[in-house]
Amino acid sequence: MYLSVIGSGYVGTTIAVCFAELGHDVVNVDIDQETVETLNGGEAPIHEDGLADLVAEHAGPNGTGRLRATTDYEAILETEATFLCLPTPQRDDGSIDLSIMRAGAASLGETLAAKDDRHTVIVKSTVIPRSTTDTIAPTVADAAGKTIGADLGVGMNPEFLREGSAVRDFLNPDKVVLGADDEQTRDVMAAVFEPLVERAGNPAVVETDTKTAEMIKYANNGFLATKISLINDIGNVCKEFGIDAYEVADAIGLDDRIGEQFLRSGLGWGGSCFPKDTNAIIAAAKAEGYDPTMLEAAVEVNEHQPKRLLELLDAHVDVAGKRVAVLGLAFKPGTDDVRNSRAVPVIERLAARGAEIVAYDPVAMENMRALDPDADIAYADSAADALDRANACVVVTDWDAFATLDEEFERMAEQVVVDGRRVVEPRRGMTYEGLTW
Ligand SMILES: NC(=O)c1ccc[n+]([C@@H]2O[C@H](COP(=O)([O-])OP(=O)(O)OC[C@H]3O[C@@H](n4cnc5c(N)ncnc54)[C@H](O)[C@@H]3O)[C@@H](O)[C@H]2O)c1
Ligand SMILES: O=c1ccn([C@@H]2O[C@H](COP(=O)(O)OP(=O)(O)O[C@H]3O[C@H](CO)[C@@H](O)[C@H](O)[C@H]3O)[C@@H](O)[C@H]2O)c(=O)[nH]1
Repeated sequence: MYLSVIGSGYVGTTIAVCFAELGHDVVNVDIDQETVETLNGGEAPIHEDGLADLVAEHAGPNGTGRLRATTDYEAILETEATFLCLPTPQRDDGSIDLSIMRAGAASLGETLAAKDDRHTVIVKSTVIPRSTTDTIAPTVADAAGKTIGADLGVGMNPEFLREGSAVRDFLNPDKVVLGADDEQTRDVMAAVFEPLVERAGNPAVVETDTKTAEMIKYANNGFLATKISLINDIGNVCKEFGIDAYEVADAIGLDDRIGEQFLRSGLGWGGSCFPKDTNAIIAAAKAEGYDPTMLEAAVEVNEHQPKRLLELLDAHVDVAGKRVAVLGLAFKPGTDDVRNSRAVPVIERLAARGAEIVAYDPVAMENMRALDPDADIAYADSAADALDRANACVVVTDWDAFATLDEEFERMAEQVVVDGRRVVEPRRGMTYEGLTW
């Protein structure tokens, strides 16, 4: 099939190149000229394991030609179906901001006005229930002068990939959710995903309506975020009793009903999804008149964890005027994404205490500098350089490289380490505090 993907960020780029890998022809449309040029040069615009190789294979001068990028929406006219992979950020009150989706949907509709054949639009972005039927579909249809159902199909297909393992996750899904409110749209969506389902060994395909598909995404993220907050709550209790929360988590994870994944307690969840999606579904539920107590508690516990980390640090060092090494800036290992990273509240709290902050991350320093160019952070060339002469170290991201640090700690003025991710190996001469162990 010939597909178009609007938005070439973490999701759009990943799905576009993976669809090319699965044999579809794909055109990626993005308003960012630099992103488009990077892709057409055969390079990945973001850091994601395995992505660069796939982009080089399918885009650029030496690629198969199955993937190209453009800033021109007209390219959509030749395609059968379009995925909308645009950001759905949160407003100040936590609710979803659909303005970028509306803008993209309007541009798509204006373009589709010139198309005679039926076109299928698939919402990939995470959107609050009823956004597809009440906002996105009518925006496309009005701009195109078309009728939904007859000459325009609009479906919803939530994405469950994780950053850091995006390509692997997309190509090996636990489930594929196809949300559509008419059979023709569902058939097109099924045809798009047929090669993926076949290659991935027939994962469950959940066929449902668009608003249920939208809710499945929030339920999935809300459940996982709450699971982490629950193990953090339990972990904080463990710490009070001098019990290792990881030993407890390993044991309870053996119960199939609990499961071993997402039981790593520590600094909590960050990233571009859990915080905004949890806030968005809470705001939407409240707007409908329901207070989602568990989800609100999950957010509260999550906000508390950086505070606890600093309290543990305070017990060992008064950091005012002292050099503090921050190891890790990315919201999780394997990505250069710093959106809503737990590094942000940790650094804010260190700065409020008057600490001299020296940070190191293997890939995310440039993004952190761009996120807050005025922040008083010195960036080190290596973890060892960050530790050099430091009076304390806080560990924010569980990069594997931090697990092998050893003699590097001897360069510290005082070997005080507060580990938010259980990654550092404690050594003789080190004062080591784990957040929940
Ligand atoms: N990042 C993830 O891991 C992940 C996983 C699942 C779902 N999601 C959801 O997917 C959606 C996209 O997230 P993302 O992380 O890929 O976003 P992103 O910010 O990485 O990428 C968005 C892209 O859209 C482009 N863009 C903005 N306006 C445009 C327009 N009018 N026309 C064309 N392009 C435009 C931007 O230039 C950017 O390249 C969000 O709803 C998010 O919640 C994200
Ligand atoms: O046991 C754990 C697992 C994760 N985290 C933290 O949780 C956050 C999110 O991690 P992860 O879920 O691995 O990455 P994301 O890329 O944010 O992926 C989540 O958000 C995506 C966007 O919606 C979804 O598609 C994915 O299914 C969902 O896992 C990170 O800060 C992790 O450090 C923990 O603290 N403990």
